[in-house]
Amino acid sequence: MKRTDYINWDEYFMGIALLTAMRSKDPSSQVGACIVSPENKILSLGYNGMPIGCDDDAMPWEREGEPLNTKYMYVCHAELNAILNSAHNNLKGARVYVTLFPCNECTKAIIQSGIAEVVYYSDKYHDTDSSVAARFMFQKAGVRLTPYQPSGRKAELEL
Ligand SMILES: O=c1ccn([C@H]2C[C@H](O)[C@@H](COP(=O)(O)O)O2)c(=O)[nH]1
Ligand SMILES: [Zn+2]
Repeated sequence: MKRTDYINWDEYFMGIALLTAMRSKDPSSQVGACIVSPENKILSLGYNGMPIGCDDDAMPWEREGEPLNTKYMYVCHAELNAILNSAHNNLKGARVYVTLFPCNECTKAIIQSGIAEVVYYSDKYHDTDSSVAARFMFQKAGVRLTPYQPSGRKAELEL
């Protein structure tokens, strides 16, 4: 008889997004994104990091200070990286699993790429202007927003 306690698709793809986030060098928020086709095939992955060629050790990771000395000017967001990494895939009708609700800039890229659903984990910036604008755009564009329901199942990795 087959085993029945296997993880479902949402656990699987959010788990991969969480694992992908672990590649991030950002000291405060590590973000992962996993784009999946309607047939449940993984199309692309991304995490927040500095642009290619920009040495992580030479870039600022601060949140505060003179704007040019903060990470915000430079870091490429997880969702944008995932979309750019998927250059050869058609994202129309895809879902994106994100560990953090997308900012307004990633929202534009998600909408333009044809992604139809966002499954998100943390929504810690829910009340910021960026999140308000993001929800406004998603709603106008008809992109479905689905909060991830944690199953409570723990995954243990020995790496
Ligand atoms: O849509 C988003 C929003 C943010 N990120 C990244 C960008 C930064 O590296 C962190 C946020 O840092 P805080 O210190 O929490 O402000 O998250 C992203 O990848 N996607
Ligand atoms: Zn973003």
